[in-house]
Amino acid sequence: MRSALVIGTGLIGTSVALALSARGVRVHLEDRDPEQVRTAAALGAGTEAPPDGPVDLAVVSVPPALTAPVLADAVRREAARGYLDVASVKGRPRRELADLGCDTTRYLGSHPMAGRERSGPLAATAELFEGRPWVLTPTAGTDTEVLNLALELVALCRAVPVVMDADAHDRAVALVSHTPQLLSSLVAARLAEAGEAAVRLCGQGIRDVTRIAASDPAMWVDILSANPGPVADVLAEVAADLDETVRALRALESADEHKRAGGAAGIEAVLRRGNAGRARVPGKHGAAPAAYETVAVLISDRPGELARIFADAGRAGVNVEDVRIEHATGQQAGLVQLMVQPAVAPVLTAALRERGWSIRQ
Ligand SMILES: NC(=O)c1ccc[n+]([C@@H]2O[C@H](COP(=O)([O-])OP(=O)(O)OC[C@H]3O[C@@H](n4cnc5c(N)ncnc54)[C@H](O)[C@@H]3O)[C@@H](O)[C@H]2O)c1
Ligand SMILES: O=C(O)C(=O)C[C@]1(C(=O)O)C=C[C@@H](O)C=C1
Repeated sequence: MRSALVIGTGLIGTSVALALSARGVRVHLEDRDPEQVRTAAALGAGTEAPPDGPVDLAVVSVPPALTAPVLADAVRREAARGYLDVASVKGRPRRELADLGCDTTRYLGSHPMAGRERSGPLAATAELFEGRPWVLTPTAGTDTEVLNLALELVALCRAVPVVMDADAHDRAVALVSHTPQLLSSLVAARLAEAGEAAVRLCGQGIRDVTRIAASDPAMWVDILSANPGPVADVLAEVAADLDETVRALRALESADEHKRAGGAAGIEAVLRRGNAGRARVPGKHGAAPAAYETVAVLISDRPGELARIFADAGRAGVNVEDVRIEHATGQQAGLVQLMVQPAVAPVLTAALRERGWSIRQ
């Protein structure tokens, strides 16, 4: 792929543009908001200049409800050899495109399973898609050249292609993305009116569960409006589990020992099913869940501390597979959890200790 046109230079569009530009593709940027294009261009995502003629691939990265009309417009003005969208739902945009009378042979619906709770080009990174699944939903009518261009795009973004039927995709993301978004919002909503005494105790658990509750409501109303049935089905099952959990907790309050034992068994069953579900969440690169060992290091809140710790890990020849940071409330310090292969954890611990780092067990 030599050239691309990214239409919609927000979080996802600019991240795609940054990844393509970094790998030598000439990227043209377009957005209905000129400020977004200017920002994306200033970040090095591509050029504000329109292309001279059709580019190889147009990537439409606008909110789901606008995806079909924006795609149809791009096809009408013959902006590219192939057209791809990245909307979080796949059934409705395809049907809307067909309703608009658009030739869908040169269109491929796609969805990178990577994102953030922040919108706009300033939240974008070239690495956003690395090792993440990127769903492609070709049909029997999809032009092979367009499928190949899409596979090349996924490879350039260093993501992992996953081919799926559009409606099967929408049922899957109802479970793994759309319901989690609502549940995160529901838990965070309990905090909106909570007393300060409780809120100040927020630790890592609630931070993990509520990160995506900071997402843009307008975008999510749009996503959920295009996938209401499958999400309602999953949420109804969660609601039944919640009812049972409340009953089990009430039983734990009972004076009757037998009822208390039943309540404890009910709660344990929920927690064990949670363990089993969590164990199925794939690790990096879509591979089987990785059992990393964590080396926890105390750092002070000073510029350059993280860079120094990564440099020391690199010097010890250790590959850091994943990283998490826990901030200590009211202190200028934090705990960095470096996830590494179990075999190298002792090597890293010894090397960091030698360089003066404080390791927490
Ligand atoms: N945010 C995520 O985590 C995530 C992950 C995967 C896929 N997606 C999908 O990616 C798409 C973009 O999401 P985002 O998070 O980048 O949103 P965003 O709000 O950061 O960016 C959307 C951009 O589209 C522009 N836009 C709106 N209407 C337009 C139009 N008619 N023509 C041209 N530009 C227009 C906006 O000005 C904005 O810059 C959505 O379809 C979303 O479902 C989002
Ligand atoms: O990690 C996040 O912040 C996301 O919201 C990413 C996430 C997801 O649910 O995994 C959200 C919606 C997108 O359609 C794809 C990815």
